[in-house]
Amino acid sequence: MNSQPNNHSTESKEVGSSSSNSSGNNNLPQKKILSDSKFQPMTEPPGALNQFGHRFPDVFQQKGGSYADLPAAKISELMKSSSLDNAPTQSLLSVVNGILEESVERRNGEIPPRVACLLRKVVQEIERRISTQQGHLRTQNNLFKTREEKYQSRIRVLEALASGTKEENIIIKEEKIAHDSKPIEKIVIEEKKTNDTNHEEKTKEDEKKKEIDREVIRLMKEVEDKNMEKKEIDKEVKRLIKDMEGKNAEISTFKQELEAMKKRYEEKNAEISTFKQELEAMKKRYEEKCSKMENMERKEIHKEVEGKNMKRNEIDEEVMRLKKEVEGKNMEKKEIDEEVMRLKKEVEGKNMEKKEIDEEVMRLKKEVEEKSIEKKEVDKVVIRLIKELEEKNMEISTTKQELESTKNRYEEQCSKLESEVKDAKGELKQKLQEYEAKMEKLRNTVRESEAIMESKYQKWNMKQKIMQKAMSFQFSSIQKLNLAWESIKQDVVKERMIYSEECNRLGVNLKPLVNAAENYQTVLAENRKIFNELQELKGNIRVYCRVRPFIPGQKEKQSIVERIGESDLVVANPSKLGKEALKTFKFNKIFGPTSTQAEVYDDIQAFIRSVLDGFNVCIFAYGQTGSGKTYTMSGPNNATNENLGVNYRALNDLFNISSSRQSSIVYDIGVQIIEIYNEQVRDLLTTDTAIKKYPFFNRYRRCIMCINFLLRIRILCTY
Ligand SMILES: Nc1ncnc2c1ncn2[C@@H]1O[C@H](COP(=O)(O)OP(=O)(O)OP(=O)(O)O)[C@@H](O)[C@H]1O
Repeated sequence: MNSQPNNHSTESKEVGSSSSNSSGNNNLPQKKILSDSKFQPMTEPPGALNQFGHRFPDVFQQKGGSYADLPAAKISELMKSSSLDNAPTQSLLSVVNGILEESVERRNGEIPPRVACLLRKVVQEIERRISTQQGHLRTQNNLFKTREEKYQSRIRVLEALASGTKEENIIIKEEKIAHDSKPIEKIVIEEKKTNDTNHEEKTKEDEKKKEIDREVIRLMKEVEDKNMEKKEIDKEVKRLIKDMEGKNAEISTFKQELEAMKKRYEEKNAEISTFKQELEAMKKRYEEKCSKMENMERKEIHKEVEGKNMKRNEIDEEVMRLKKEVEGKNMEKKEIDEEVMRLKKEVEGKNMEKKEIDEEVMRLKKEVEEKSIEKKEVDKVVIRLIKELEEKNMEISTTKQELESTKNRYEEQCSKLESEVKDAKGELKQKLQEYEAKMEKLRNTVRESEAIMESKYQKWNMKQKIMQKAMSFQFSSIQKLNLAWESIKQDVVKERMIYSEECNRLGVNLKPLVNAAENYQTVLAENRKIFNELQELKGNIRVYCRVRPFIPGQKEKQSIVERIGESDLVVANPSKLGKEALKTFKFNKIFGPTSTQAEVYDDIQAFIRSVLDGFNVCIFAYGQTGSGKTYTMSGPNNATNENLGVNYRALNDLFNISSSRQSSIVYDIGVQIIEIYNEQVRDLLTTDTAIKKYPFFNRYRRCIMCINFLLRIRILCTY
C-alpha cells in the first residue's frame, strides 16, 4: 500500500531527469525507471515485437554487434514508423546507447550517416514518448492536485470538527508533527480513492443491475407478446378446424345424398334387370314354341307361322330396341357409376388433403406446445437469473468488504448472465423469426387450402347440379321406359292370348296333318319304289347316241349321217351303192347336232335320283377321238350354266336332293376320277406319282372291279 505513492513521487522526478538526460549519459537508471513506472504500459507498445518476431535490439545483436554493418534495407526497415512504434522504449534506449558506445569506442566519435539517421529517428521516437509521458504526468499531477485540495478542504472540516478538545488538537498536532504531511495526504488520498472506487463500482453495479432488470422486463414483455400471438394463432387454428369440420360435414351429407341416389339408381337397375329377365323368359318360351312350330315341315303351317314370325320379329325388334335402350341406359349407368367412382376418388383425395392439413395443424400445435415449453424453460431461466441476481445483490450488500473478489466474481457472473441473456435473446429472436416464418407459411397454406377448398366446393356444387340434372333425366327416361314397358307388357299379354288361341286352333287343324305326316314316310317309300320300278321298266341299260355339230373351222362339211330319227339313225357307207350303202342303227334316243346339254341330261336326270334311293348308276360316254365325249360329260372349257356337262349337272342335282332331305337323311357325296388307258388305271386326283398307275387286269386277266385304293375327295358343291 505504501510503496505505490512513493513510486508515483519518484517516478515523476526520475522521468523528468531522464528527459533532461536524453543524451544517454546514464542508461541503467532509465531502465529501472521505465520498468518500474506505472505509466509505462500506456506509452509502451502492446506488442513489443517487430515484424520479424524479435525484439527490436535483438536484430542488432544477431548481426554481430555492429550498427555500421547493418544493411541499408534493414536500417530503412527499422526506421519505419510501424517498427519504431512497435518497439518498446527500453529497446529504443538500448539502441541509442549501443550506437553511442560503438561510435565512442570503435569509431572515435564518428557515426555513419545511415546509423545517424536511425539514431535520429530513435531519439525522436523516445522524445515523442517522453513528451506524451510528460503530458500524462501533468494531467495526473493536476488530478492529484485537485484531489489534494479536496482532501485538504475535508481535512480542514475534520480539523474543525476535531478542534472540540485541545487534547485532541494537541494529539492531532503531534500526529501532524510526528508524521510527514505526505503520509497523511497519502492516507486521505487512499481513503478517498477507495471511497471513489467503491462509489464508482456501486454505480456501475447499480447500472448493470438496472440494465439487467430492464432486459428482464423487456424479455417478459416479449414473452407476453409471444403468448398473445400464440393465443391468436390458437384461435386461428381453432377457427380453421371448425371450418374444416363444417366442410367435412358438408362432404359427408353430400356423400350420403350420393349414396341414396346410387341406391335409388341400383333399385331401378334391379327393376330393369327383372324386366329384362321376364322378357328373356318370355322370349325363350316364345322361341321354344317357334322352334316347335318350325320343326313341322308343312308349308301351310309355315305360312301361318310366318305371320306369327313376322309378329315375333316385330316383337324381337321391339325387344332388341328395348335391349339397346337398356344397354344405352346401362352405358349411362356405367358412366354415372364411373362419375360416382371418380367423385368418390376426389372425395378420398380431399379427405387425404384434409388429413394432411390436420397433420400439419397437429404438427404446428406440437410446435406451439414445444415453443411454449421452451418459453417456460426460458422463463425459468429468467426467473433463475433474477433469483441469482437477487442473491448476488444480497451478497453484494453483505460482502462489501470483500468487494474486489466479489466484484470479479460478480462481473464474471454478470458477463456469463449477459452472455446467457444474449444467447437466450438470440435464441428467442431466432425462434421468433422461425415461428413468424412458420406462421406466415401456415397462413399461406391455410389461405391456399381455403382457396382450393372454395374452388373444390364450387366444382362440387357444379357436379352436384349436373348429377341432379342427369338423375332427373334418368328418372324421366326410366319413367318413360316403365310406361313403354307397361304398354309392351300389355301388348305381349294380348299377343300371348292371341298366340295361345291360334295355337289351340292350329293344334285342331294340325291333327289331320300330323296323321298325314305319320303316313308320309311310308308313302314316300312307296313312291321311291314305284319310281325305280318305272326306271327298270324303261330299261336298266340305255344307249343314247349324240351327233355333234361341225366344229367351227372344220373344212369339209360332209357327214355320213343320212337321217336322224327319234330312236334310229341312218348312216350312208360311201364305199357301197344303193340300199346296201345305207345302214340303220337303233338307240334308246338320238340327240342331233342341235341338241343342247340340258336336253341330254333331261333323260339321265331320273337315274341320279335313283342314286340317292340306294341304286348304283353308271353313265359313260363312248366314241372315237373328237366325237364329243368330254363335251357331253363335262362341258367345254369355261363352261356356263347353259353348257355344263352331265357330271356337273348330276352333282348339282345330288346336292339339291340331299339338301331337301337333310332333315331326315344326311348324304355324303364324294368323287374319284380315274383314267383307264392302255390297260392302266390312273388316279387323276392324287398328287403322289409313286402310286399313280394301277393295272386294270389282275394276274388272272380278270378286270379289277373294285378300285378301293383310289383317292376319294368329299365335295360339298360344284363351284
Ligand atoms: N354337241 C357339241 N356341240 C358343239 N361342239 C361340240 C359338241 N360335241 C363336241 N364338240 C366339240 O368337238 C370338239 C371335240 O370334242 P371332245 O373333245 O369332247 O371330243 P372327245 O371325244 O372327248 O375327244 P377325245 O377322245 O380325243 O378326248 C371340241 O372342240 C368340242 O367343243
